[in-house]
Amino acid sequence: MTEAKTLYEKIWDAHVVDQREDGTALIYIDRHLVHEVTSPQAFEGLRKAGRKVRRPDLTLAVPDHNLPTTPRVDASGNKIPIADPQSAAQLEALEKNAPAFGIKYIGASDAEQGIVHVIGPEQGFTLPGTTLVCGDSHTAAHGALGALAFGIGTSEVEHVLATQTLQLSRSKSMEIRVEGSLGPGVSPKDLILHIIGVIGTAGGTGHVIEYRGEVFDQMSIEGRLTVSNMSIEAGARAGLIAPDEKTFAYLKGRPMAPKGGDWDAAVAYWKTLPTDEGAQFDKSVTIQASDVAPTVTWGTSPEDVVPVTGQVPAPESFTDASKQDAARKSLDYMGLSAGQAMDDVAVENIFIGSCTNSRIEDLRAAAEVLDGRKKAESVKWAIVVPGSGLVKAQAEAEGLDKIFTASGFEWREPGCSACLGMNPDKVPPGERCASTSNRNFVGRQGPGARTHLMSPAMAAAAAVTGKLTDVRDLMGANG
Ligand SMILES: CC(C)[C@H](C(=O)O)[C@@H](O)C(=O)O
Ligand code: SF4
Repeated sequence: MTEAKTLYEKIWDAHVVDQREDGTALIYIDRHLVHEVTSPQAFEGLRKAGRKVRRPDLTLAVPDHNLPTTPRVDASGNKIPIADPQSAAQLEALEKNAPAFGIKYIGASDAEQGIVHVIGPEQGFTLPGTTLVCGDSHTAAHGALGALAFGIGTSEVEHVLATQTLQLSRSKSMEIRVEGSLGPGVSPKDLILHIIGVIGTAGGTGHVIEYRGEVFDQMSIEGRLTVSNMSIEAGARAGLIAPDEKTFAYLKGRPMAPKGGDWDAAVAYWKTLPTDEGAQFDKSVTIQASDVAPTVTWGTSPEDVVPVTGQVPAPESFTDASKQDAARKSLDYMGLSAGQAMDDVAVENIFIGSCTNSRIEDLRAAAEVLDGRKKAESVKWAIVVPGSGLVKAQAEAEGLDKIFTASGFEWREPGCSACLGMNPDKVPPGERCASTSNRNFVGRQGPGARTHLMSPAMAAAAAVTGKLTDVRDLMGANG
């Protein structure tokens, strides 16, 4: 009898090139995604050492973080330069490095351009059972397809470019089992915010999380991507969801997915990956889906969550002193007071986008709420930023862009946008933003900006009323 293994153990074991005495292992990397922010020094390092990229065919580069989300070409088709010199330099470096090292490059104004974590799955570059890395913490997203995917630093980017391997220590495994089904108006984003609220931002430290249970079987691949994306916000090294028929159907026919006989062989292998019955996890947490409400953040850490029907917590309500102190600082930064009803909090900015929530289903969910409605007068800035050019085209084919613009939103070009203040899309100091992104850190959306994380439907509801709102109320009004 063979030993029962978890999905994580199966992928790990299949990629060990060399097991070292000190417990670390040299791991083969199947896929490497590259963006403009964390790659320039890595390519410089290769140049200085006179090295080539070991497997350019397993590497895919795309710019996303620094690009403005306003049009990138003028009426005559000429590229519009980026005003910020550092951003312009990083983009230029990637534009030069990709062809110089023979790497496939999706350019800033190409139809397929988008956020690196949106285009990986979309192109079929991300596959079950593979090891996938990127110089970016939200690489965890790709685990939704059953890939062991994690973020790496720039020196590791250089190492992978040069050798297609990484020296790693094995992580512990953690099971997050969700029982039951999510209620109406409760989305995968609410679920992951709730999970992080339960386990905390250190809950997954040192672990690879596998999300298990009926909720995930029922969940679309796009929903799974939202959940796995935020594994890093729970402190985990990576997130995983076992590949199933939905995964195969999602990947079939995608440009970089295997074809013909290779496809059949791949599916046969992918079917062997799910965690075996009896396999042991180092840690296990069970969550009841019926406990999950539409959820928002009140503070400056993704674990600072509360149902939208709830109140801003009192710092004294936390047992540990450091958490009490953090809560006081958060409330001060956020301009909130203990006991305030969350659905009384007014927002002036709405951001629908980021690698967490910018796929077609996210845009459909937001558009459903906005259809026939207008944003509140008090909402000054509302933008929708599709995760990729293909998502944008699909949304336009469905007429979603018209719904967004009719309700007072701006319809933008794909990129990271207001998820982080690295490009012109920023929330003004002291103002609030209902945001579908993944981090509510101090200054994340611009200096002094106050972020409330939530789902796309909830961000749309906030746009309509001008304050944090339980989307279920608007759904009820819809009949
Ligand atoms: C800029 C990049 C390195 C960073 C990350 O690693 O996550 C960014 O994507 C983020 O979300 O903060
Ligand atoms: S959308 Fe946000 S979280 Fe995702 S890669 Fe870009 S900056 Fe990072």
